[in-house]
Amino acid sequence: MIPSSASSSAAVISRSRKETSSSTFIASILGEDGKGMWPLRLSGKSSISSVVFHKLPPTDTLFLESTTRILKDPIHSFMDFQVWETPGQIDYLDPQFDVDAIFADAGALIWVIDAQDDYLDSLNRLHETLVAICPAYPTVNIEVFIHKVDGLSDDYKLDTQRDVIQRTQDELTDNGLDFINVSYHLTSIFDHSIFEAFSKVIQKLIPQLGTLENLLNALCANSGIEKAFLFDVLSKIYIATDSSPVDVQSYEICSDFIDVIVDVGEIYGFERKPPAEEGEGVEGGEPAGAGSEAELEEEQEPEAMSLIRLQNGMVLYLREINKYLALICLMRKENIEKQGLVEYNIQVFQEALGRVFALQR
Ligand SMILES: Nc1nc2c(ncn2[C@@H]2O[C@H](COP(=O)(O)OP(=O)(O)OP(=O)(O)O)[C@@H](O)[C@H]2O)c(=O)[nH]1
Repeated sequence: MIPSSASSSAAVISRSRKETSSSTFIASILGEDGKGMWPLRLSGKSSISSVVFHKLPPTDTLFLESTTRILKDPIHSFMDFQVWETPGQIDYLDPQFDVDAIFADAGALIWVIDAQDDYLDSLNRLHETLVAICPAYPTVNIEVFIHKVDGLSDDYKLDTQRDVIQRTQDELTDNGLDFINVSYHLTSIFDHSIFEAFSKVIQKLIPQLGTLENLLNALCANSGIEKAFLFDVLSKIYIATDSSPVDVQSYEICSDFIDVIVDVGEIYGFERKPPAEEGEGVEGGEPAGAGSEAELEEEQEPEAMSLIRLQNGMVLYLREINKYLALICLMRKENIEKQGLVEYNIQVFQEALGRVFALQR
């Protein structure tokens, strides 16, 4: 990369990783509606999955049907993974139940708690699950979504989060399991929080995350970029960012930018190759990941770029990296004056990224 300062001043889930040609991660989404509870308590699992991975408008989640069996949702993206949704009436802690079938290949367990409801039953169920599952599956990341916080005041949100953390840590300590690392996220499908939380969950499952961050740091340092995000275009999950702190506003504006680009692209863009058939190769165990040389070349072909000057003197710059990923950078407007240099550096970044993912295939 060429430094910009060269001239003047200056973007569910059980054993975690399958060693297959393209890695498969399974994200299990479990709700508070646990053992024997009927009717199901609607914590929001299907809504999360539909909004994040299928672009369902949040208001349409009102009409989602109750889940009655384990749903396996294969996601074909920069890396293939599966999201498994586990309904409440399945007692997965029953000794007869094949727990291994759920947790043996899982990378993360997402536990969804409805913060607008009385959550103590849900917490007890979570604690039972952690005590039963974690010692046998130590590689599964435990992620707790304190969900539906849109209806709560800021104080109440934080109090709820504190309470959930305190009770969970006490329970783990009492059972001699305080080495287990549990992450907590305040989420709602009505704002960006659910995408941000999912970004953090998925990032932990990407083996190349450190390399991606280093590449983004180098890009930012050499191109006068204040903040850079590498987004999965269709889910709006960011799979990596540089190591400067993420401020919510920057993330939100970048996420909105993706929406605009995807919507305009869908209406006026050229026709892309359809993604692999839903479920293809997954039920049989082998994921349907991209892998052929031709496919790799096609994925690496740059297709879109867009630049918006913001009122506050910053510039938002988007560059499509391949058919799954887009780089979005925030930079001062004087730094984009050397646009050729920025584009050159992004091209170097793109080539490096292609090599990083090619190594994984
Ligand atoms: N206010 C609010 N409501 C939400 C949110 N997420 C989901 N909901 C609502 O919660 C209700 C239940 O959502 P579902 O996604 O069906 O819940 P579920 O956990 O999948 O339920 P089962 O499939 O029956 O296990 C729906 O009416 C959603 O609109 C949220 O972030 N905020």
